[in-house]
Amino acid sequence: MPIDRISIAESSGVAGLANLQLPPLPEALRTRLAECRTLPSLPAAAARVIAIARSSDPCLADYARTIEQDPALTLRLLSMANSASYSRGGNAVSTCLDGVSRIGLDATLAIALSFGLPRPGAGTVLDHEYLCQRAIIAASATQELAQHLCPQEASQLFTTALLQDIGILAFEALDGDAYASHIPELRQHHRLSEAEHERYGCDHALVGAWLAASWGVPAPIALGIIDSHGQLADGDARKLCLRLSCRIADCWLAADSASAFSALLRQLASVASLDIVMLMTVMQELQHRLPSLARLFEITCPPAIDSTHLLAEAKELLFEQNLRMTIRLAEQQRELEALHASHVVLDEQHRTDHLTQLANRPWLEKRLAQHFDCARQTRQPLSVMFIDLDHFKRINDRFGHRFGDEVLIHFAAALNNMVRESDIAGRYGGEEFLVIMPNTRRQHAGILADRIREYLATQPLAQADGKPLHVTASIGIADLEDGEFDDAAALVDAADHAMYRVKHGGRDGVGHYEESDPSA
Ligand SMILES: Nc1nc2c(ncn2[C@@H]2O[C@H](COP(=O)(O)OP(=O)(O)OP(=O)(O)O)[C@@H](O)[C@H]2O)c(=O)[nH]1
Repeated sequence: MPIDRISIAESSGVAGLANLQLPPLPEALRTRLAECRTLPSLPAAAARVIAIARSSDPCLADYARTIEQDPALTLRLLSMANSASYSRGGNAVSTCLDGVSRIGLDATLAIALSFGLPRPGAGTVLDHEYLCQRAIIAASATQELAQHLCPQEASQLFTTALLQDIGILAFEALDGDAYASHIPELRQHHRLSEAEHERYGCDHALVGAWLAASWGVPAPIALGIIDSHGQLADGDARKLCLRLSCRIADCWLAADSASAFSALLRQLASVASLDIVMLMTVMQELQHRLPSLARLFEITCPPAIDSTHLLAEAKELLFEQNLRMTIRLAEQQRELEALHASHVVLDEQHRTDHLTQLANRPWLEKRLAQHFDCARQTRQPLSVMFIDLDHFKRINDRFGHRFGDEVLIHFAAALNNMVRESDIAGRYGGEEFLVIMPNTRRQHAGILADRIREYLATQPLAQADGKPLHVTASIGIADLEDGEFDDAAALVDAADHAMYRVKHGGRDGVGHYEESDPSA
């Protein structure tokens, strides 16, 4: 809806008020409301209290002096200050100044504005007692809810909820019987807006905001009145408190309040920021406060609700909620485990050579870098072994690439069986393998190299043309103590270099890196 600027000062005659942004009223309705002489109004003292509230530096004494001039306002202020909610067992107050300082500025403003509430009496078309009860229940409910969800807003929300239906009084003043006969029964509040929109082009929430603005109420209160209708949803705690408080009031005053509350509780199960225990606390507090509020506003106290029924319903809902939560938790746990399992598989694939299932080159390099740094820092030994199968090209050429693959797979499995648990054997590339041997000096690395050669000499890696196929290997070893190695790659280069010396020396042997080697 587009936002229009309504000059409150202009419509209310209260000087010095800032412009307030409200959605526009339909033109025809606006003209009629401006001309209506019977709209709800406030006593002069109440209007002055609002003016003080809007001043830049309101003080308690100003409030007290203004209220003192109006006996009805004074009486209501002192009753509120001496009510159980505010006195908390303290002495009774008897002056306006003490009353204002006890209940605070927000509650004093609420008292002043309460004079604009519907008053039961002759000549009214609508059930004002019902409207007033609804306003008081909603105001207390929103204040209690706010104590849990947005405590700093509690007082202002009380006033907002108190005034949320003054638009209905404006429509009544404007159209009397015609309004009453057009709208559904007042107790079906959720259907009122629709009927009002149909007849006037807007509902009582907007008209109420307009009227409150014309009294000069602070902007958040006027804007809050517009918010009072709408969906219950998480997010804006202010709106949630206001909207829920109207529904609580409707349930409270319903013919079968227990069933109405049960339906509301079920509806609320999907609003995450409300838990049922908190709601039950709010309801209990409300039950406790309503009699004194009814006395204060001089209306018949709303009936007490059937809390036994409500508690039973709440317990059942709690049980259902817990059950749903347990099921959801179990589902999430399963999803997490599946995710973990697929992560493990991916991780495994990420580090494994797909042909031989040994560590692949990137993983070998990563682990060697870690071992290299660690060995340097802790001054522990570290050796690497470079293994290159001899004349592998001949095997491929003679028996085919797939046969060559089988040979590589066989050798990899054998190598993996021969290394220690703490060693890492991997495929460096093609027919080249690397073994990282933490905590191992060159002599012990040499023992493994001899074992590998012995295995290759005695165990054929395949059967070719019905005959065992033996393969030999050239092996180079480098020990961290063999030289000044800048990094892990330099250590691998050294082992590679030692291996090449074996190749050049006729293959099928083991060589150790020598820093003094002129070809190094
Ligand atoms: N079957 C198979 N062969 C591979 C694989 N990777 C590399 N090779 C082969 O390994 C052979 C390596 O050949 P060369 O680098 O000439 O070495 P070589 O024949 O082993 O000779 P020397 O190393 O000098 O003893 C090539 O024929 C490559 O095709 C593989 O994954 N599977």
